[in-house]
Amino acid sequence: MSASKPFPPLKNDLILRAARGEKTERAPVWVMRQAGRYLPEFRAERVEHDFFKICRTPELATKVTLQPIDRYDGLLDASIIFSDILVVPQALGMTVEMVPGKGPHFPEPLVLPEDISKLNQNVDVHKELQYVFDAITMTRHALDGRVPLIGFVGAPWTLMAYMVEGGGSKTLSKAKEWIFKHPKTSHDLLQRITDVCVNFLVGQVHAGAQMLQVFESWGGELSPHDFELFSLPYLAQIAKRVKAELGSEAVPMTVFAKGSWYALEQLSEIGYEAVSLDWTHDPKAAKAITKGRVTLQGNMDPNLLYGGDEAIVAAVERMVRGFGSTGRYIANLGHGILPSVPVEAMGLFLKTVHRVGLEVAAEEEKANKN
Ligand SMILES: Cc1c2[nH]c(c1CCC(=O)O)Cc1[nH]c(c(CCC(=O)O)c1C)Cc1[nH]c(c(CCC(=O)O)c1C)Cc1[nH]c(c(CCC(=O)O)c1C)C2
Repeated sequence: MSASKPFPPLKNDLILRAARGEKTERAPVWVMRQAGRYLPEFRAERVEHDFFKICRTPELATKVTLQPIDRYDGLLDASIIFSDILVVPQALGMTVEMVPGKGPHFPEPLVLPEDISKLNQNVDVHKELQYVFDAITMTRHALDGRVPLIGFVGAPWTLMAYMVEGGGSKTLSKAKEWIFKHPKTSHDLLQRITDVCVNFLVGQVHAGAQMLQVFESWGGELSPHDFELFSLPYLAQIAKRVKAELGSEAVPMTVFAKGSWYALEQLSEIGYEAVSLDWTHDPKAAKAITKGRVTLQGNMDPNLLYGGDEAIVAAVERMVRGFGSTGRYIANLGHGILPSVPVEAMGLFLKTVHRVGLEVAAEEEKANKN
């Protein structure tokens, strides 16, 4: 697979325009984890294939990435490549298994500071992660320009947390012991992860990704002080270096630091075009803090998709009216869609974003004329 064959022309660039701060006819919408376990067609693939086999087989990753685009035909304004944030620890030499019903498991997590010497040095992303690049190139062709394709990475602190905890954790006590007891080694580790993330993101754009998102899913576990030390500098470095390396090929970048509401102003000043918000933010307050510097993305509580039709419609109304529909806004959930959400609830969410988005756009245009 090569990226040299020209990609089909893009028919819907709403999300790219929203991210660049251009006016849009309505707010674009996509959903974090839109390909995945809530879709019966995804569960059918998982009966046949191991999770990382899907990630590593471009044909399967392409098929699964397209599942929500086909099911919700015309309702999604972006696709996100099917992969996982934990492919970066794998590239660093760690074994990661996906245990059905439990989530990721590292049989040999980093325990002692000296364990970081076991990690691969100078990771060649084209050797370790070429399968992601191939999946991106294949998916971009298969999308046939219907919507842009988003590439992503996990942020360094979140990846470090998994590598030290050995999987998900309620307290992150092991990862926190590292940053508090071994700050220097922790910074060394965060820097090594950052270097891989930068090369990986640049490679994803060369392979065909049209937008990038950095997931700091465990950001909110850190105090504002520790976020400033152990997360923010690496998030800033990623944006700066990826843009510098891509030059004129640079694409819009989004940062999502879940739970780090206290850092919103800082997150809007470190070089990302968009900041993704969880549901603990009030839309108007978030707009006031960021003053139009960035595009805001989000932020309905994913659990509202269990709340029934009326609750979903009311929440979308509040969200889109709060953020506005035609400038610097991308509709999404405040975190990934949950595995047991009914497919109809997702459909209603998307349709309602479109309907309310168009209504609000018409109202905004009328108000601007007056
Ligand atoms: C962007 C993405 C991710 N995972 C997957 C995707 C691609 C699919 C898509 O979004 O459409 C597939 C993706 N990744 C996974 C699944 C389910 C695996 C299965 O089928 O068994 C899917 C569809 C597995 C996975 N992978 C991970 C978890 C969470 C475990 C925990 O709570 O600690 C889990 C359960 C780690 C992970 N993975 C990801 C994050 C960041 C986003 C977030 O905060 O939700 C994180 C933290 C990112």
